[in-house]
Amino acid sequence: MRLLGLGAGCVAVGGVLYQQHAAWPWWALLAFDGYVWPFIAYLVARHSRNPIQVERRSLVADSMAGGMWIAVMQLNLLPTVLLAVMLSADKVGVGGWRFLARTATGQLIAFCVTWTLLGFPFRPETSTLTILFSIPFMVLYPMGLSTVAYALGRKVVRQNRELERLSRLDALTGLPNRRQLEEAASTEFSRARRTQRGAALLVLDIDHFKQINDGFGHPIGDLVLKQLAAALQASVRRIDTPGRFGGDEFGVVLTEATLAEAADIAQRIRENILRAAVRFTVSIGVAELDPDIESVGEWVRRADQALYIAKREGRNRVAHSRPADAPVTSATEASVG
Ligand SMILES: Nc1nc2c(ncn2[C@@H]2O[C@H](COP(=O)(O)OP(=O)(O)OP(=O)(O)O)[C@@H](O)[C@H]2O)c(=O)[nH]1
Repeated sequence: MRLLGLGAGCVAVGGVLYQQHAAWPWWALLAFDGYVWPFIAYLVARHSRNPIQVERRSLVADSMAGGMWIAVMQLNLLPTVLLAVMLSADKVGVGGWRFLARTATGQLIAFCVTWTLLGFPFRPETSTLTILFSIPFMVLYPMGLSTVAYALGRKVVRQNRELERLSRLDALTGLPNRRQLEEAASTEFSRARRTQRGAALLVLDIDHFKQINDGFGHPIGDLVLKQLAAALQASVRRIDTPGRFGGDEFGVVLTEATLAEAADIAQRIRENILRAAVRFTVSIGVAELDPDIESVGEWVRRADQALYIAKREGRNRVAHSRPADAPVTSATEASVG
């Protein structure tokens, strides 16, 4: 962007220098500013430990050079306004109005010093030739700035989407986290109520997980959590949502599932866990979405109560919740493994 801005800007300044029959040192300085300085600034920033700070300093230098050229052009109206506006627009884009205040101050100082040294020359008339020489700057730089702004905007949108996706995943297992699991349960609750088709919720907890952690160490505990996540993914259907509530507690939202289907899936989970490299077992609470359940919270509570029954009755089993007249009844499966 610097090469485009300064390069095109120097064409505009060159138009004025040409009409002033400027001496060669001015031309050399202009060529340096427009076509050599952008590469130096780029290389210095690239090899610096703090490229952002270096780049900000370079932007101040750009503005100061702009102030100097405005004085050299004897305030020729069109290129003066163009330089002042373009060198302000990109600063606001980079660092806001505060940064503009800093660069504009540098620009003003450079202008005042140069203008004083040159004896306050003032020839604001802009010839047709100067207008022609200013056209590349008027067209190319704003187009370049808008292209960069658009690309940055797209990047921010992409990064926000990625952050949003990551904020819904559990970092260790890659499964949906509590937030997404609860949202899935909520969506399924509404869908099942609307369509009158069934749904079920599984809540799983690893048995004596604390002992696994204490006995084999946290990394093995983490491995067990990942193996459980893999077993869940291998056991459920594509329409179901497995996730991690937190700690060693997981859940699965089962779409359009009867109690029998939910029990089958729970059984499959336990069988898949047996294939894991590290031996462990889980207790599972199953809650079908009965007509008397009035909220998602109540649905989750029912599954939790069933899980509690499974734990109480010896762990390594599945327990089902029952409708309101018999709140929770154990309906345990025979132990596997
Ligand atoms: N390795 C590992 N451990 C965790 C993580 N999150 C929670 N824990 C541990 O998980 C254990 C949870 O234990 P509890 O659920 O209280 O009890 P438990 O030993 O599983 O016993 P029961 O559930 O009654 O069978 C605690 O020791 C936590 O420190 C994790 O991300 N990684």
